[in-house]
Amino acid sequence: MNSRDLELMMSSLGLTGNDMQRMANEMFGSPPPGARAVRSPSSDTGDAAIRMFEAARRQAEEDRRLGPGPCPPVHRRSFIEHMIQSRAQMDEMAADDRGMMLQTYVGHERHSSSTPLSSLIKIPFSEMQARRVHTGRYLLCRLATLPSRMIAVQLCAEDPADDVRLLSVYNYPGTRMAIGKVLDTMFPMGAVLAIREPMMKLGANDGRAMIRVDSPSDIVFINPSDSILRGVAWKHSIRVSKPTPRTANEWKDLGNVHFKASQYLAAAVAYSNGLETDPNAYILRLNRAAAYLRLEHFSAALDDATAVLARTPLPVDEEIKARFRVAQAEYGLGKYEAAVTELKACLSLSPNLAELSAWFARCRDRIRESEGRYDWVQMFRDAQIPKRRLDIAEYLGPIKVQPILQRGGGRGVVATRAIKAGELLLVAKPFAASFPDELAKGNFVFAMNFITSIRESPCTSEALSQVFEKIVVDPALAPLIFGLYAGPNYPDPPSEYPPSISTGTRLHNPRIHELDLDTQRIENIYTYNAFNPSALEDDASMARKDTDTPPSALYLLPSLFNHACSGSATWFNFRNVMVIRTTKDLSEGEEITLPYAGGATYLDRQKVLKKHMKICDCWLCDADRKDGEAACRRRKELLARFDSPAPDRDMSVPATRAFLRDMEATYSTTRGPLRPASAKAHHELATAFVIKMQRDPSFGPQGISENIAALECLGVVVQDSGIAGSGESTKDNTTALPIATDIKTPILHPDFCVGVSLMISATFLRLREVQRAKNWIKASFWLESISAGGGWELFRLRRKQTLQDLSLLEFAQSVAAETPDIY
Ligand SMILES: C[S@@+](CC[C@H](N)C(=O)[O-])C[C@H]1O[C@@H](n2cnc3c(N)ncnc32)[C@H](O)[C@@H]1O
Repeated sequence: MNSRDLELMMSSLGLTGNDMQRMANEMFGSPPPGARAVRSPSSDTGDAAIRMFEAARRQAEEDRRLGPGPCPPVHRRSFIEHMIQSRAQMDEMAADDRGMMLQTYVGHERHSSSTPLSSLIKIPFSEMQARRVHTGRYLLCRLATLPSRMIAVQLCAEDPADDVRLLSVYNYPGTRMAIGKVLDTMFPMGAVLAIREPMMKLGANDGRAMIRVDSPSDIVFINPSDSILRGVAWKHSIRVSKPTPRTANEWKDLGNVHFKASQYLAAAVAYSNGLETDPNAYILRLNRAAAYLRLEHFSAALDDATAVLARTPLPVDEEIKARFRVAQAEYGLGKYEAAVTELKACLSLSPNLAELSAWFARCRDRIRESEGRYDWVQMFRDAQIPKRRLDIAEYLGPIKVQPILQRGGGRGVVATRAIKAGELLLVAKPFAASFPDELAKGNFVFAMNFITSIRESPCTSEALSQVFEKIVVDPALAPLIFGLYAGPNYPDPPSEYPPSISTGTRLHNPRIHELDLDTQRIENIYTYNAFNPSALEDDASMARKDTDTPPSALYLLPSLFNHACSGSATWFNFRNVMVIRTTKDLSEGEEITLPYAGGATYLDRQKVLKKHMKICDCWLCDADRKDGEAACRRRKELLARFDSPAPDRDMSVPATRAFLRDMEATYSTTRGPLRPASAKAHHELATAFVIKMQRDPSFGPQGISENIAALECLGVVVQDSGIAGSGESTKDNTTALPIATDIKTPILHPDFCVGVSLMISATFLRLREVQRAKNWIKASFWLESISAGGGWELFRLRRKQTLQDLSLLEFAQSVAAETPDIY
């Protein structure tokens, strides 16, 4: 049979070209949303990455073996010239809009100080040793040139004895990929800093001594009036090439320049500096609230706007601005009723304020959503728009966090009442997230993760830097992050989650660190909890998924779910928004699990899961292990057949029957009916029969039987496997579903089952068994409801291509109109 024949035959069911391939991938090959998206991206575990890990580990070993030692001297003038040149190069690259591919490390040994500056003793460069953390000491230094950066900010630090060294500052909020102007505000030339318990390293390539700062809270900016400077004299006077603002007004102007350029953190720093000059300059606080709103640091924005409102008298224009900012901050914090109250206050002050009605409407939508009522279709559409983050309210369903002792971190999520398969459990927004289309053009920072030995997606390091920024700006959020599991090298977090977080008005200056930031712990937390958001897709885009640069995000409550390969819940994303639904019926108190990894056998899944557990003890992995490693490898080889497009495969009945036989042979006789890979093989055979049906309709029933067998291999309980007759003889007469809807064990790959049901329906329709065709359409609706939810409109949007290919669109629409309660 040539491929043209094959295409002709497939058209008997309205299938074209590579539809079979796409449908097979959609329905059988690809794992469900939750499985396809793994908790931690595995962008590169290849040879090059492994060599880099080995080299870095060797270097660390060598440093440990050598121990502390003397530092080579630095020639002041040539070093300063070098730093000036670095900055010029950086500005040149920015002007040319040249991108950079950079590499950084995550999860290796980091140092951060937890000793207050007042308890530390000063140390000059001359006493510092290479490869050493100077515990109990602090370095007082002044910035002698303009800053530059690669990943870290590069500063030329001089101490009062006139010695200079490179200061390499990692993770400093607002500096990631920052332009020169921003760096100048964050680290102005001439600023005096104290570095708590500094670590001196030697550069791996040039052997140059440098102070490496990993934790932003190790840096303390020193005010000129600070007593720490008493008796300190600098040998050189610095000729500052860009004068620093002096008055609150000048700082405000600089802040406004950054604000207009969308450099909101630099703007907030400028306003903060101005407020230090004049704490009564409330306009700066009002402006800073606006900057924090843009950065989505809502409690900081709320504090600032509330503090402005507390001033009396306040000109009415400023009062409106402040109230509106309070309303927006309350909205951002999910306090929609409070936002409405503030909006009403704005309305009474300014009845004509145009923006207000849109904000009232937004609040109404969010209040509806927080009761679990979402416009899924709109969310699906919005999620297709590049760079669009969805603005929705979070929803907490019938779940709670509870101690689960056998799992790392000691907690898990359980049902607070009996729950039916498909019910909505949680809708969550990320604490931090990065998507490939949001990355600065041409700039990619890959993170080599020492915990997992994986080169992670650039989105990982981007989202991680957002976590640092958020905690620095609003330390009250820190317990939400430090309450997450940090891996086996850290003590278990408290059993309650979320912890209560303190509120209260604070002065949020992003350069004053109220909290000692344990960088290493945060990196561990990110590694053990982050997700790769996995978009709910339509059937056309499923086939052309780009997995090179997966997005990365940290969600809070979703991080509390433990893993099972066939989880009792599934998760997927509308871009930034994560939705979690059950895949089976749950009883009160039952633990709810999510799949952290997809893969055809335990061997594949284990690769992703190894950072989380030695072996996965779920029933699917247990069953795979009993089949044996050799059988699993063989299964994988057989599944690889689906990698070639359908017309290139032998789709004859004998060939697909042999394929099924071979696949079945990879399952031990004791395995039981759940055999996901056999589902694929049954479907291949079903497709072969459907192709033959073009010439001889008597092959149709065999196609249907094989597709039913495919569903059964995935845990669908088929109650009516009849091929002919009225199709009314199902147990459940109200919906006439041919499948059981009481689900004791999760259905594997429900997304895939939807497509199979549609194909069964199309085959029945071709056999003129209209009632049965209807019933199987309903089955596909129900299966979709436990996979994605969202009703007919979302079904139609997602499955449009398949429905068209199978000539089912109008038929399905009429069935949906008849049975609106199917979801
Ligand atoms: C994202 S956390 C899940 C919540 C965690 N149990 C807690 O208390 O915060 C992931 C960690 O939970 C543990 N875990 C989750 N599922 C597990 C499983 N099936 N078997 C063993 N450990 C599991 C592992 O230590 C894993 O790294």
